[in-house]
Parts: sequence; structure tokens; C-alpha cells
Amino acid sequence: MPNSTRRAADPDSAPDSVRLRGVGFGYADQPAVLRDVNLILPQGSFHFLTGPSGAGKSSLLRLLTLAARPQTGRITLFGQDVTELPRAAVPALRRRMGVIFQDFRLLDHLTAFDNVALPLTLAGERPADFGADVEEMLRWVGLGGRMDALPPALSGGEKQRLAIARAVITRPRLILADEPTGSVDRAMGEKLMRLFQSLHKLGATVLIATHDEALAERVGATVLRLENGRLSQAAPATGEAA
Ligand SMILES: Nc1ncnc2c1ncn2[C@@H]1O[C@H](COP(=O)(O)OP(=O)(O)OP(=O)(O)O)[C@@H](O)[C@H]1O
Repeated sequence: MPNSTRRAADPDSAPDSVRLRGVGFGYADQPAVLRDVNLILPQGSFHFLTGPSGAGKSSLLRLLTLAARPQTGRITLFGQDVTELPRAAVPALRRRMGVIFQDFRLLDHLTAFDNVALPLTLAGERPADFGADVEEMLRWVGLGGRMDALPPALSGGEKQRLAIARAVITRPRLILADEPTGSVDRAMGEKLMRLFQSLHKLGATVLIATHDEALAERVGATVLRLENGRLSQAAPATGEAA
């Protein structure tokens, strides 16, 4: 991954990144999507979230980014109970996370460079300080030749890599990724996994939602499985990220 002096997460003596206690969630009049979900992600842990299509993986990530609120239970992030966090406080909390959405959510009027630079600008950093870091990150995800491109001119895989670069450029303490390798080939998928593993080694907590259980096994992180609204933990894998 890019070699940068930007701050790394501090894994020491940090509270758990995520705690869910008895979380229940559903959409309007629909049947419950999540039932009595309990989950602890210690600071610096690496987990995959698997389960069949429609099991509620994206919904669980939406709860963690406070894009949706649970009907029951409590959510604690970075040691703070955020279950009823006022809306106005959500953007500051989100800036502590790197989120990769399934639909990328790139800003189409900004170049690839400016999309990646945006979280740094919002954090108050100066372009003179981060320009080289943004370029290095873009080169690392294979977009060195596309820095001035607007997202609509990028392929699906390029958009996905851009979304990942943007999410991790601030070295967030918590990385939440929804199918982050769904649009790239296997070689690029493996490379992007190495990026997540590198960030994990620097102390970040990583949660990756994916259908691809084989990928989860290859990486060897702890695998959580959602089915029928319930969350369970698969037998521990033996790979390097666990
Ligand atoms: N905005 C919404 N309004 C109503 N129902 C929704 C909404 N979003 C998702 N759902 C429903 O909630 C359930 C869980 O969906 P979710 O997207 O969380 O599952 P998922 O495991 O991420 O699926 P996939 O792997 O296909 O992305 C599904 O039955 C889905 O149809």
C-alpha cells in the first residue's frame, strides 16, 4: 500500500470500535431484517460479514454509519453510545470511518483526484500537504493515468477502486466496506484485499461485507454470517488477517 506518514490508527488501549447489543431493525411494514444482533468488533480486528443476498448485510452497515437507526437495542461506536446520536453530530462521527458503499457514491462533478482529496479537505488539511499522498494512493489502486477523469467516464472496476481510495485516504480507524471487490477481477480483488490487510496491520478495524465466502476464507479473517436476521460467527479461519 502507499507509503505515507499520514497518521495510523492507534490500536493501544482503544475501546471496541463497534458494539451492538440486542439490535433489531426492519424497513417500515416489512418483516424484520435484523433480530437481536449482538456484535463486538475490537479495535484493530478484521472481520468479514457474509450471508445470502437480502440477508441484511448492507442494512447492518447502514446502522453502523447511522444512515438508519435500529428499532431495538443499542449501538456503541468508539466507546460512545450513538443509538440516539443527534443528526447534526453524525457527519463528524462518519469522518472517523472509511465507508465503501456498494454503489460507490462518487461525486460525479469532481475529478478522481478531487474525490480522493475530499475527505482530507473536509478534515482541514491543505492541498500542499496531501497532493503527493493522493497521487500515490491513486497510482496504487491503478488509477495513476486517470486522476483527471470524472467518475462517469470510469469503468465499474475503476469506480470501485476510486471509492476505496477515497475511503481509506485518511487512514480511518474503522473501515466498513460493502462488496468492495464486486466489480474488479480476481487479481485486482486480491490486491485490494492486501490494501485492507495493510490498513488492518496499521491498527484499523475492518469489516467487509461480501457474498464471496471463498474470498473471506482466503484472507483468513473471522467470518460473521447473517441468516434469517440472526448473526453468527463461523469457525475461525487460519489465515494471516485473523
Ligand atoms: N430501503 C429499503 N426499503 C425496504 N426494504 C429494503 C430496503 N433496503 C433493503 N430492503 C430489504 O431488506 C432486506 C435486506 O437487504 P440488504 O440490502 O440489507 O441485504 P444484503 O444482505 O446486503 O443483500 P445483497 O447481498 O443482495 O446486497 C432485503 O429483503 C431487502 O429487500
